[in-house]
Amino acid sequence: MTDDRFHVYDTTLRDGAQQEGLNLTVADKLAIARHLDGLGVGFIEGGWPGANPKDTEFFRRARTELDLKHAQLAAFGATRRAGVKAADDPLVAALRESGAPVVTLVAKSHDRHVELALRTTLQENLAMIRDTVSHLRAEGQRVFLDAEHFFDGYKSNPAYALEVLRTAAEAGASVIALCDTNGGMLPDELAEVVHEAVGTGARVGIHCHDDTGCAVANTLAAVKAGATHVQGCANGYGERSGNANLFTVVANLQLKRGFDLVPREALADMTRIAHAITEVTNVTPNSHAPYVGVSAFAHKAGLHASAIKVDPNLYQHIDPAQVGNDMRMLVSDMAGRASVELKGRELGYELSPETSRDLVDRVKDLESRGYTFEAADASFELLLRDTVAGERRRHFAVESWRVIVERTRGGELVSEATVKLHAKGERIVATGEGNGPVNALDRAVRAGLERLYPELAGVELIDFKVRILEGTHGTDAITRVLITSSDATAEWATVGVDENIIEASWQALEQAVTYGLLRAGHEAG
Ligand SMILES: CC(=O)SCCNC(=O)CCNC(=O)[C@H](O)C(C)(C)COP(=O)(O)OP(=O)(O)OC[C@H]1O[C@@H](n2cnc3c(N)ncnc32)[C@H](O)[C@@H]1OP(=O)(O)O
Ligand SMILES: CC(=O)C(=O)O
Repeated sequence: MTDDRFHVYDTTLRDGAQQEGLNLTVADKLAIARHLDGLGVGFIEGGWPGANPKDTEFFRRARTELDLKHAQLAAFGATRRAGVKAADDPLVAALRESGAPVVTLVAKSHDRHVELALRTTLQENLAMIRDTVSHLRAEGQRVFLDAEHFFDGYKSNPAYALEVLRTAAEAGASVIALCDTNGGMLPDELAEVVHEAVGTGARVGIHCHDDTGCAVANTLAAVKAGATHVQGCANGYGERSGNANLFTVVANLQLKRGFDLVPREALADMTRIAHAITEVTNVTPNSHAPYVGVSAFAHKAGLHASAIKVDPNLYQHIDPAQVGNDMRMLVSDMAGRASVELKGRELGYELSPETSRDLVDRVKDLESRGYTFEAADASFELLLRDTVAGERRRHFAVESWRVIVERTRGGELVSEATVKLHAKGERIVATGEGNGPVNALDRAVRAGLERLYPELAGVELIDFKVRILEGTHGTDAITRVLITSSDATAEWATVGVDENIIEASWQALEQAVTYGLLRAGHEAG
């Protein structure tokens, strides 16, 4: 159990699930809850039982299927409807019956919302809060209150917004989370309001949306102003522009402000957890996410690399290992000698200054012709090996290749490729059929080489990207092809560039196979 003096409260399964395009099954929710518990958050808001069958089911299954080590489950729901008793409101009953030790009630704190959206009086809204909190407290549940639109409400009628807060606290709510529901606040003005709220003596929490791009900054400002409960979502999921990214909030508070929120080993697993959650949500991870993005510690500029060579801290705000991430060097036309030296070291090669200079020149020349090495790690490694060896080394030589694309009478498009290769002293002629020219070429190469290199059976082409690049100096447009391949344990990317899309694809394919053979332990001749 985490320290009750400061709460890390996750709302991915409720507010995060309000993100456009996110649709979680009960099994997904259970899986995400386990990941969040692994991170060591204090509370996991599981959804709104009674509002939809899935959320009700989540709480039912959680009782037997979740064995949470750190977190407590919170059930989210609204205060009773106007004019009914809390005990008689079916949605309040669902909260009671959820079995969750904590209930988080959303309540109106903006006078206009009470009058226009709830269509009731300010006094009745206070009664709805008082009754629902005290009813659930009497039933043995701990109650937090999400004061919806608190900041906008405070601007409209500060006395009423603060009255909501006091009413909830007096009725037994142990935390009043001030919500920037429309996400329009900026840190300085938000901090002033939080300060006023803290002055009432109630325990204050913060719940921010990212509509101004300030959700994390606002959360930190609120903590500085006295909030002791932070809400947010994994990977910043949430309605519209999302909620405060809980991973960023936790890392900032723990690593920059000295809070002891989650176990150090769990923080060092945060990058993995963030990505594991994207696997469940099926949302492409944001590679530029602070702390946990794949690019969060990736360095492209040559000048950065030259300083990093002396001391990585010169261009990094923390050691990436603290959040389970890694430093990476990107090699591109912005690289200098230090970039390729460090990249070489990352790949297991110690490069001499001359080789580094030579490699930088080759990279810059090739990138000026449309190649991109930061997106094609395997092509860079092959280039590096060739530069070190002083010659182009491959496992097979290409005599020729040919592809025919045929539209059959039935309207089906079939591609057929023939490759003529030389490998291990043999001349090989092989054919392959596929649903497209690259697929056919891939099959033909494998058909030709698999007898000599059986490991190729385990190499797969998993992604193929084409980009047409503008021609320069009056030349025609050129095509860049990026191929991603994989074997049982890794993925790698290769690049080809030519005016002809099939030639560009062939270059990327040939390198993909070569790299796969190197990974399988075959040295190139
Ligand atoms: C800021 C936030 O993100 S809060 C979380 C919002 N999340 C959701 O809305 C997702 C889940 N919601 C739902 O499934 C549905 O909206 C339900 C089940 C809660 C309610 O559905 P319905 O009964 O069909 O009502 P509907 O959604 O049209 O309107 C909401 C009702 O709740 C009332 N209401 C809104 N906020 C509150 C509140 N804090 N306390 C009490 N009642 C409230 C509204 O006045 C409205 O009442 P009405 O039926 O008398 O008009
Ligand atoms: C409660 C909530 O999610 C909000 O006010 O944003």
